[in-house]
Amino acid sequence: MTDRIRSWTDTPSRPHFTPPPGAVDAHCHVFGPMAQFPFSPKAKYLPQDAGPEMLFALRRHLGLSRNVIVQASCHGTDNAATLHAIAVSQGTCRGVAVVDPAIDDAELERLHDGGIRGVRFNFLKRLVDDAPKDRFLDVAHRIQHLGWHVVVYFEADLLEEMRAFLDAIPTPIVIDHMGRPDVTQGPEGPDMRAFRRLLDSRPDIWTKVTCPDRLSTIPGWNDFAKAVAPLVADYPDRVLWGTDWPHPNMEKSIPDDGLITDMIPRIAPSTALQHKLLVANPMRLYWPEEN
Ligand SMILES: O=C(O)/C=C(\CC(=O)C(=O)O)C(=O)O
Repeated sequence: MTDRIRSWTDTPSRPHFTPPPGAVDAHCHVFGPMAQFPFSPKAKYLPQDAGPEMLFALRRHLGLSRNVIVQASCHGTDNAATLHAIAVSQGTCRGVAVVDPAIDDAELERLHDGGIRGVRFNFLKRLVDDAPKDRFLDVAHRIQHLGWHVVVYFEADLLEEMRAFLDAIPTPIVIDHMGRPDVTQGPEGPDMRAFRRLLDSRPDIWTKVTCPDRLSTIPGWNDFAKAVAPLVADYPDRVLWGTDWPHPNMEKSIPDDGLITDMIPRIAPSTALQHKLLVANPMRLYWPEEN
């Protein structure tokens, strides 16, 4: 039996930062439980169970109120584990699904009824086998009437190649982890400049200012804070934050969710920016009926 990886800590530190009431973890996942929700045969990693009760315990520990659960690649296009976590969350979770482009409209409606508000197109070759852009664009057109958006995950070296695809998406777009810029280049580096050109190309492109643990290699993640804070300052109404718990594939350098949470005031230093990042922006996108 392949060893199942564990990429999270059971003992995260208590953050010094206190999130505002209603704060949303807008990028996290659930893994299984595998006995009830088997992983995809195409999964590139096989994690231990990290189910909704663990996610909600972390949320309480960090002082957060809601979650947006993003379908993890290890579950492929079977969104059952994500839907289950939403179903047992008493309305405090919404989700982003990964779908087979052949999905029919009735199934899309079922996902919407189950709390899904977007689809994710993952272009990381280490996570998925293929990413058919033409079929993804068909899905993007078919979810418009649901009021959904598209979440896109790619690495910085793919950004220019992605531009035509992104320009063709008819819905709002959320870019995962800023397209993974090289934060050592700083806020004015080529990666951040290219990413800003993308954000400037359309008013409905958002980004998650997430994953200091993935993007920085220095203790304390100061390069991440330095590179990202100006982005939050310049695009305050189009940024989202999340823990990325249970941190897929980070088993060799498991991050402390308390320190990840304490990155918030370092990239959003005012209470006004923190409220936009943690409450107003995610609520507008995932719970529009409450605005
Ligand atoms: O592995 C990464 O670079 C980032 C991931 C993993 C992921 O997206 C997935 O497994 O679906 C994340 O955002 O959690």
